[in-house]
Amino acid sequence: MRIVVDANVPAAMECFAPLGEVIRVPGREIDAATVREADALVVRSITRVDEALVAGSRLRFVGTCTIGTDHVDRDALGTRGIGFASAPGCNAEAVVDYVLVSLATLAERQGFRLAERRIGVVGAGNVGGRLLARLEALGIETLACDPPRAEAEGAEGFVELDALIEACDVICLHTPLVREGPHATHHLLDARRIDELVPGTVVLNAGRGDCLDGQALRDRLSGRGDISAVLDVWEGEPAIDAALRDLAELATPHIAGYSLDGKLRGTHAIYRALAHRLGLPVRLSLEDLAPAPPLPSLSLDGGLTLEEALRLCMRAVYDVRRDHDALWLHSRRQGLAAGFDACRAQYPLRREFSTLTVDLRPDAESLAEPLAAAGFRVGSELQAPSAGRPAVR
Ligand SMILES: NC(=O)C1=CN([C@@H]2O[C@H](COP(=O)(O)OP(=O)(O)OC[C@H]3O[C@@H](n4cnc5c(N)ncnc54)[C@H](O)[C@@H]3O)[C@@H](O)[C@H]2O)C=CC1
Ligand SMILES: O=C(O)C(=O)[C@H](O)COP(=O)(O)O
Repeated sequence: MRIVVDANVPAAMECFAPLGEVIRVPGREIDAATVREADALVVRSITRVDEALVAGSRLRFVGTCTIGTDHVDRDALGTRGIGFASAPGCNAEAVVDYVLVSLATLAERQGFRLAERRIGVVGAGNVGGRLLARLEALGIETLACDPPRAEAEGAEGFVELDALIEACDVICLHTPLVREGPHATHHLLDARRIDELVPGTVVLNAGRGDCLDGQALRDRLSGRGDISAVLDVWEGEPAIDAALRDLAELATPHIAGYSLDGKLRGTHAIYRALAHRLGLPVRLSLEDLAPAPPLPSLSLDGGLTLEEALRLCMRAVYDVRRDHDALWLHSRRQGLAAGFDACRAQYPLRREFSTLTVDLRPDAESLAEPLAAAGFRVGSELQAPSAGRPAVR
């Protein structure tokens, strides 16, 4: 059993070596010659898996350790009887962390309170649904647009896209890329909708670059300049539009889902699927793969405002400004496309908010609910005094 695995898949040897011979190849270099002698292929989103790739091979299984599947031609696999698996929801928590810290950063820079903004979420699936839950738990007003869900479950709780755009201060795109059909998402935010955005609107795209008309957004930002953009995904990755990157308040290289936790969930889901396909036992658990977090806990007293406490805890785990700066730095050193890919290939360790326990001193207990709502574990020093530091009563 020969298994070709994208070099950017963490824990690949631990998971796949017990199942066969593992050959690691950078995702953009996986081609027909690479997979010709392979029985299984494990990719991430940058490898286009289509008829041209699989035609001359003996592949029996393709797995993508990602949520998105728009890079895989499933019909081509089905026709050849090649099994397929993806990893739904694997890095959804990481994307939500990314959105929260990005919006908190923008609020600080632009001097507004997030709690006073209405946030519209387009695509209320694993990512959007979790985002809505965390925002609502934080007391932030939200609207959701998801026509496929509205059709299946009833319209209550959902609004049309144009109504959302008109009513919201922040618009977060979390749709898959779907090119055809009644709910196609290619250029869902098209030139007309971008032109109609209310001045002051923040547009955040962490779905797929093609869900938004990048040229129209660039024109609006460079022309009227009265809206803001937070962009993690781009048309034409990795050769992105440098002018749009420069106009975005936060520009990151498709890393919203890049927590170690999310990547490991993706690897583990495909390991399970392949083992199942081969009739082999699943001996490794997800817990076996994840190391202890480098910052397991921190302690807060009551001296901070809620916004300050949230920002501090978020940035202690993940500071999105690091990734914005890294894109600049790598692009300047290596050029646009190579720099974009280098940021992703050399991505530093990032954990999810849920790996941090925030211990609250008695005078900070009012922070417990909002910190838990944002996704942190909350401990109380009153309930569980730490050794050598007695709780104050
Ligand atoms: N930036 C990043 O690093 C990441 C990006 N993604 C992208 O985010 C997408 C969404 O992820 P999940 O929420 O996990 O997927 P999901 O499949 O759980 O949810 C997608 C939701 O979008 C809805 N939807 C489909 N067409 C729509 C339309 N025309 N208008 C509004 N809603 C529509 C679906 O009904 C569904 O509820 C992925 O397909 C992927 O492309 C996912 C993970 C990381
Ligand atoms: O899961 C998805 O869908 C994503 O967008 C991935 O997080 C993107 O990561 P790569 O597959 O491009 O490494």
